[in-house]
Amino acid sequence: MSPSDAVISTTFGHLPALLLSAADGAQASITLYGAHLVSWRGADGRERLFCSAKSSLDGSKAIRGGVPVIFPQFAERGSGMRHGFARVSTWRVSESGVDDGWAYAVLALAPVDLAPGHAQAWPHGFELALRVAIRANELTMGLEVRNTGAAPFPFAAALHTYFLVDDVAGVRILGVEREELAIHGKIDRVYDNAEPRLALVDGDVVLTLRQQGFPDAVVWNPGLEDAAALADMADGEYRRFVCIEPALLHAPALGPGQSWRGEYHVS
Ligand SMILES: O=P(O)(O)OC[C@H]1O[C@@H](O)[C@H](O)[C@@H](O)[C@@H]1O
Repeated sequence: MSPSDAVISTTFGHLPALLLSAADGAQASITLYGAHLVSWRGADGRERLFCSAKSSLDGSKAIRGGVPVIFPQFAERGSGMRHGFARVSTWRVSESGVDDGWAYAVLALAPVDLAPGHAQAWPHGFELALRVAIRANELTMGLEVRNTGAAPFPFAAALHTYFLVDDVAGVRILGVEREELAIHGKIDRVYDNAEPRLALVDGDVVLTLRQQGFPDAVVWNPGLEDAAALADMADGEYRRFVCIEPALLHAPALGPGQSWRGEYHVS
């Protein structure tokens, strides 16, 4: 494969997207809407991410699945929009290519890219860069937040990863609690100062999750009842994923000229 085939422009649903292909067969799709990684297949051909069959894929609503980028607010912890505007804004591609066998792309977001209402509601000078890279059966995501304005701003960030599983009732998460965590029904837990290395065990598939710069972690699944209230989730789909999210929930304000960086590595 020539390096120019490693990253091509395509569509996912109705959304402009990038298709990353590493020479070893690993593939990933990222929509510009949200800089949203919606699909990741390792070189073994196995899809690792859940994406709801009922998700809007037209830019009218955040995508239900994949890896929503959460910024500048987590959930309803603040007066701004739930989970922030990054997942509902259209990012720019700033770089892409191949590096040491990794197919990668960097997407960027700044106030100029925001819908006027979002820019007015959060009037800060900032630049976000999300780097997604795949090779073999590994994924690396790096999120950088830079303050380009004249005043400090507070923020939260997370990579709200929906892992595709066989049945959520059968998975085990290692590292978040003293005992291994099994999921029985709805779960929505925040772990402040989480272990930087977790494992997701789904039958004989084990994923190792490593986070750096993100001190916290969140585990979420809506369970049967809450899933029924989600218009963008089909019947029974809640069984097919668990969200394990590296997060930064209590950051000190970022001063002018300062930047923060978090990394997530899944293998
Ligand atoms: O429906 P949304 O906005 O994508 O949020 C999904 C879930 O995201 C999780 O990160 C939160 O901890 C949950 O409280 C929330 O329900």
